[in-house]
Amino acid sequence: MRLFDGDKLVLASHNAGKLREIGALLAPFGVEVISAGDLGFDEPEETEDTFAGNARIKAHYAAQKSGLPALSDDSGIMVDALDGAPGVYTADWAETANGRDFPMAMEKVWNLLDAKNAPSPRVARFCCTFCLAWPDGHDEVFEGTVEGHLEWPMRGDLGFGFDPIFVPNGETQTFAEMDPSKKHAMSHRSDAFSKFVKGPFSGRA
Ligand SMILES: O=c1nc[nH]c2c1ncn2[C@H]1C[C@H](O)[C@@H](COP(=O)(O)OP(=O)(O)OP(=O)(O)O)O1
Ligand SMILES: [Mg+2]
Repeated sequence: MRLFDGDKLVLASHNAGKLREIGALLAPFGVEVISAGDLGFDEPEETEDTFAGNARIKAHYAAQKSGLPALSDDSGIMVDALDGAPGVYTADWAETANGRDFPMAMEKVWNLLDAKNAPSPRVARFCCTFCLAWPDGHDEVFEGTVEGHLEWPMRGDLGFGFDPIFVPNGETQTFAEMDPSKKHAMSHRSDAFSKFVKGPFSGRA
């Protein structure tokens, strides 16, 4: 059974780090991948307050515009001592008048934890929700997480976003210090991807 007409999939993301990681996860499946940016699509507004809600907005927008199945990723970091913030608003916390500034956002998180005298380890998890939407309007959602804690100062220049302060359970390196293949073996994105593979891609590995 062919799951996708022409085996073409639109990646409904404008984040270069995500596109790199999802591209690597999809590489073994022989699917032709085109990004929403390559197709000249703008970014729909992410107006929902859940990862799944925003993932649906992004995937349906790209599926409708392209006439192809589209896969989106909505993700973020949830910090226990901040009641789950920044969570679905992780990218918003990095916005400035001159674009995104993640070092500033990480410092803001760390300063809030200090202000609360939050004990160590400062437990946090990355969450990732994929939505696969088809042009006929139906969709499937897959969720992944990785548990860990935050460390200061920032370490490493690989990865993207909040990677320089996140250390997954059982590891000593931050995600930004790890070889990308090591991050792929344990990340929230690979957790969501493994569920995605068991769904629409099952039998194709
Ligand atoms: O593996 C990760 N390592 C570090 N940081 C991460 C990761 N995964 C998500 N994050 C942070 C940064 C990202 O900017 C935000 C998600 O915001 P989110 O709206 O889902 O993505 P986005 O606006 O960057 O790209 P787009 O919406 O076009 O897919 O959470
Ligand atoms: Mg976004």
